[in-house]
Amino acid sequence: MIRIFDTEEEVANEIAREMKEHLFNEQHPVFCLASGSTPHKSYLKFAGNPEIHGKIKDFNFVSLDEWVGIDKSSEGSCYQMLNQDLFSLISLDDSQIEFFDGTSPDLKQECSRIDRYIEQHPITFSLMGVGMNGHIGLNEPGCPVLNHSSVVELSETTKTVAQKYFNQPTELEQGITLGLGQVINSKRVIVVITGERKADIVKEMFSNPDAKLPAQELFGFEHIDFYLDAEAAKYIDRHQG
Ligand SMILES: O=C1O[C@H](COP(=O)(O)O)[C@@H](O)[C@H](O)[C@H]1O
Repeated sequence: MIRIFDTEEEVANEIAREMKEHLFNEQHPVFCLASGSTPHKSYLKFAGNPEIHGKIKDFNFVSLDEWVGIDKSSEGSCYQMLNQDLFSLISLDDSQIEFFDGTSPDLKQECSRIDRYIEQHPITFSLMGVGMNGHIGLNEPGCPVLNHSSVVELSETTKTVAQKYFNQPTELEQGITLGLGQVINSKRVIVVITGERKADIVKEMFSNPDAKLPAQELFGFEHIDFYLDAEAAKYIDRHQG
């Protein structure tokens, strides 16, 4: 289902509400949450709700993606973005966080480690952003739907757009990411897209079924919803989906 909200604020309110509801209602909640600019407000709203704090001991987190070669302490690492927007605000203990190490000398082993964690702790709530080229996590256009993590070559678009996360020009070549199949297998998935800068890719996603965009692989599932604000949805028919 596609839900179009008037403002980004409304999208964030709804996501924060659903995250809270999930934390309270799910027996073993395992969250897989995207980093990046889009979910920033949702995390602040979730973390700012005093009601959740007694339940944070039940919150488990598994990583969606990370830049290969970038240390978790670096400003633009996926870990650091989430740490600033969420982990530190809810005082999540390290033992509750299973995150890709993009600096590992053995990235294959790193993929297996996260895959094993997910086999033992299935993801119950995924929140995905969509890249300017329609990527999900770091699964780039044309990628296969994998049920395991992998190391991928980044597209030129991703390398360029990602510079916004770093405070100095940063060479990025590869990413380590969950497979689309692992995201699809989550119990509940919300894909969030906001802002006018995403309007063109949103149009492509919903009007060109042959575009081979990773985000399109998430179409047609009962448990996967797309939440858009009016700016991102400006070229699509409000009544579709
Ligand atoms: O590179 C990435 O981009 C997407 C979208 O980022 P945003 O800054 O436009 O929200 C993000 O969801 C993904 O996790 C990340 O790897």
